[in-house]
Amino acid sequence: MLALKHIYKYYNPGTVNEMCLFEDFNFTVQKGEFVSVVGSNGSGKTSMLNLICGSMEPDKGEILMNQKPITQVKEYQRLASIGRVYQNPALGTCPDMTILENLSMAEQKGKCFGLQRGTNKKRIPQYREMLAQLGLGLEDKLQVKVGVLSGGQRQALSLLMSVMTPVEFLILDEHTAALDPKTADVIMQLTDRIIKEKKLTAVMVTHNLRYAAQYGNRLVMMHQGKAVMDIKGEEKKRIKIEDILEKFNEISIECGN
Ligand SMILES: Nc1ncnc2c1ncn2[C@@H]1O[C@H](COP(=O)(O)OP(=O)(O)OP(=O)(O)O)[C@@H](O)[C@H]1O
Repeated sequence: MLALKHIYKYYNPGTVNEMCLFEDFNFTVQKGEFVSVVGSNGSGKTSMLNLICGSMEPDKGEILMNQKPITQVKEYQRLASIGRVYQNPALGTCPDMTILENLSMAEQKGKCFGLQRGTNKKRIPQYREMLAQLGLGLEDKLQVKVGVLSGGQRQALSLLMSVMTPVEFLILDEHTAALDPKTADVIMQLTDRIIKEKKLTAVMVTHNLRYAAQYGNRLVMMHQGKAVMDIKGEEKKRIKIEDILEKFNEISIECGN
């Protein structure tokens, strides 16, 4: 379970650009939920993910993980339980290192690095097997530098790396946005498979309404730092792209766009 309780967040406080994004914002994700988050530009989706992961502190309020307060827990400590994949396939992997080195590094997340060898050759057969499951031919490219991979290959690798350690939560920040439609579909199917197989609790920010309708068991729409729509269960199963669009239009009319 992840919870943001009575969150207040101001950007540029005390300046002419001061902006209150969250004012008494509450958001709880129950264990096993796969929440798709949609919303207008600047509605606070990424900021919400940053608060969960600890990349940003709230001005007021509390963040809980499995009922325990983590507001003061540093990002690197929280990431022991959280895997995160970003929009930019270049983030989340190291371009100058090979696939093998990247996988070895991901497996060491949260552990102390010493002067031991960077890669464990004994793990190569398992790495090959994991990569083969992606169906992108990466199992034969273990010695290839990640920087030369395509965006889709790199995003698939990022996804795999984000769940190599036993994480409980997966945070996806528009992770298919930079990919062509076919590759995005492949990554989305892979994401869904990983979430189900590993029984992860997931929050996925997306601008793709088809993915928001098709995947996950809960759908949240954000607008101006608030959740203006929150559906789950049977209602979520029945939701269509047109219904989400209709709500978007309602919001746009309300704020005069
Ligand atoms: N570091 C920052 N400093 C100042 N303002 C910020 C900062 N980060 C975000 N904001 C502002 O907060 C608001 C919410 O931004 P955020 O990136 O969370 O929105 P978003 O819903 O993810 O948007 P998008 O869909 O465009 O990615 C925006 O108005 C943005 O300009």
